[in-house]
Amino acid sequence: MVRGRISRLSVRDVRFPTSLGGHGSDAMHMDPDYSAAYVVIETDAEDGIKGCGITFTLGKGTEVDWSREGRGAPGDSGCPKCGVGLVGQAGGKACLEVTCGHEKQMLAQGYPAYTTSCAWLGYSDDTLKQLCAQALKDGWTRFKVKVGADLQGDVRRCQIIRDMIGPEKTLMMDANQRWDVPEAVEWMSKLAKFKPLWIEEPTSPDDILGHAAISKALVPLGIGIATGEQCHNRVIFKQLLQAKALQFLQIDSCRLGSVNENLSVLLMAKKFEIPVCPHAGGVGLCELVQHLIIFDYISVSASLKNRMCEYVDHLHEHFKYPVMIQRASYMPPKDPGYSTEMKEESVKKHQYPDGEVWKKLLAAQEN
Ligand SMILES: C[C@H](O)[C@@H](O)CC(=O)C(=O)O
Ligand SMILES: [Mg+2]
Repeated sequence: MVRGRISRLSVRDVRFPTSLGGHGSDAMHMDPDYSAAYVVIETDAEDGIKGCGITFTLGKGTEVDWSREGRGAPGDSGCPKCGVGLVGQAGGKACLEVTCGHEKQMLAQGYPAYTTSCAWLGYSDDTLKQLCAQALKDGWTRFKVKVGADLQGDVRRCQIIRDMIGPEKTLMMDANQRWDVPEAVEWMSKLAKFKPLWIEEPTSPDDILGHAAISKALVPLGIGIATGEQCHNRVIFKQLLQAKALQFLQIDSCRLGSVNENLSVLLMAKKFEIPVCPHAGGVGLCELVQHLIIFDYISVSASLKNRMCEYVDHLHEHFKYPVMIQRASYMPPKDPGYSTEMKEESVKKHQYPDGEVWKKLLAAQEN
């Protein structure tokens, strides 16, 4: 049934100066400006149906420095491996409508989340403490800390956070690909005393056998391997699963080629009985991935064991249908579509280089 034709397509380079506050910083990206190529496809259909797509990039906007392709150098916030996944948002039914037991449970309690927002690598110890205290007050029970740049610093920060959250709450660590295989094993053996549930991206995301070797060495220490935020297709995930290279699988809604590719990974994870704990944050990733993980629970895994979805407390105000977090859980979205649409005012302000925000920042840099 044809309802209309494509009448207009726009692609905009939208950037947020997150580097100014050290938000999003890790062992490989010291100063990321969270950014996105934002695409809107409009139609002439009577109901005004349109599609919105986001490609989140990790680094300085949509600039890709191909000369640093590969693992990139630490501190380089260019994005060597941007995911190019477009996701549409059109009118239609909200994700959850009919009611079954698991849906009722989601609607009442939401999907469990963990926070990465307290412990970006560029935060001072004081900021870490202050944000961690607030997160505990807000009811968070699962925390992720960035590691991998400097062992002494990691020990200090992990000690602070473990002391604050106590022995029972869950701690995860994320090295953002910083190490080679022996380094990952050695480094994590030193951090094992802080009882992390997982070490995320201990090495290059393409090194499947490397992940398997790290997993073999660390699982006996009680540390699982989590990876996937940089995996761009189901074949890589298939091999990671076959090689027993991960204990926690992290889909990324924009890295994989949209919904279908994500769904095939959810199904494989179910077959291999590996929990899916999605990567989120960035620009709109929480908004998108909540749909996938709630679907996973209701229709695929039917389990919450060892499962949780990442939450990062930034940039939601720029979305027309922002995520709703209650009691450290994602509450199911009730609006139609994939929650991709950004507020026009935000896009205008943050468009690079001529949006209001960037005009000011670039002028200040020149002076
Ligand atoms: C550069 C990004 O902020 C990265 O650190 C995010 C990430 O690895 C995560 O949230 O996990
Ligand atoms: Mg990560």
